[in-house]
Amino acid sequence: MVLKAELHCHIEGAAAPDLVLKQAQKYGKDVSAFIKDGSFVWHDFTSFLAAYDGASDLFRSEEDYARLSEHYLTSLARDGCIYSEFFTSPDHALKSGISPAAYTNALGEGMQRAKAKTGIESRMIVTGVRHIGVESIEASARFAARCGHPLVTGFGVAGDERMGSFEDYVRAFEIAREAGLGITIHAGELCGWESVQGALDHIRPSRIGHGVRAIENLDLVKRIADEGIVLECCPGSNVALGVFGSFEDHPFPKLRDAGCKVTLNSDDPPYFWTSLKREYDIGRDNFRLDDKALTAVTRTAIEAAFVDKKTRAALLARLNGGR
Ligand SMILES: Nc1ncnc2[nH]cnc12
Ligand SMILES: [Zn+2]
Repeated sequence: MVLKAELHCHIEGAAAPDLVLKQAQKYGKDVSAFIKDGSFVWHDFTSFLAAYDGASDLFRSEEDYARLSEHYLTSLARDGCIYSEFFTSPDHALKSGISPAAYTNALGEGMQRAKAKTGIESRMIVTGVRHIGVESIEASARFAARCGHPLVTGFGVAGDERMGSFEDYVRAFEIAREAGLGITIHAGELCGWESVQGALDHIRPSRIGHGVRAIENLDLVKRIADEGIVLECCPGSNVALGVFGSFEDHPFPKLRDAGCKVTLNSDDPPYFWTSLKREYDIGRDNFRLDDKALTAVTRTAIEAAFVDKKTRAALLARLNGGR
């Protein structure tokens, strides 16, 4: 089995419908607006976010969150994943009535349980959410910078890219950078190549969440390759959301051929009827990557991971040893 690593998954978006249904029963809530016949239902990015927020509201206690990260990471490990970074959201925690610190500690507890069972290594990237606003993004950055949790190693911004502008987020990212956190930001998913350029110019991340619409400007593609920016590509998400009409239209192979550092990720797996395993299958079946090329994708992810030197060396040794 090809060993895998993931850099881009939103932990609330990793909750499978059957787990969300159990949570709904636990809290006596009706989820028929966004789960039908055991599957999430939505029809565009806005309704996807509404379903995502509705499901997120059903994770309320520390044990709910510990179970969520434990389940997700255990399922990843079963599919040959040795490293996972997932996005956390203090705003979603607050909305569910739990403090960001208790939420982060609980997710960390689930990460430790999963590691004890399977050996999977993992880290958290705290995110702010664009459609909630710049103040909350700065509050998330301040939380990330001072929380002191050893498994929080990055900061990012997600949410509706059509709202807000990169200039507004500079201060939040400076807070995170000064605290020594890795930096990634969503861009070039719903919005075009200009958004990727704006992210690079204003935020100076080492990685871009998605970034795939950079393909609309070949000078920008060259810049991404020259500067070694890593793209957290999520083809299943992009095709489900209609960013590209089909995998044949997806720019992953072109970006890779142009020398960009590309990785494969699941984003919000059950919402897009995907998994990290399926993303690697798409790599094999649609992008014609053989085992060696898929292993190189994993190596790119580990090289770009927000981990200390020792952990990176151990992960690379594991990858090179094929175990
Ligand atoms: N695909 C996505 N894009 C932006 N923000 C998100 N939050 C959860 N999933 C997201
Ligand atoms: Zn995302």
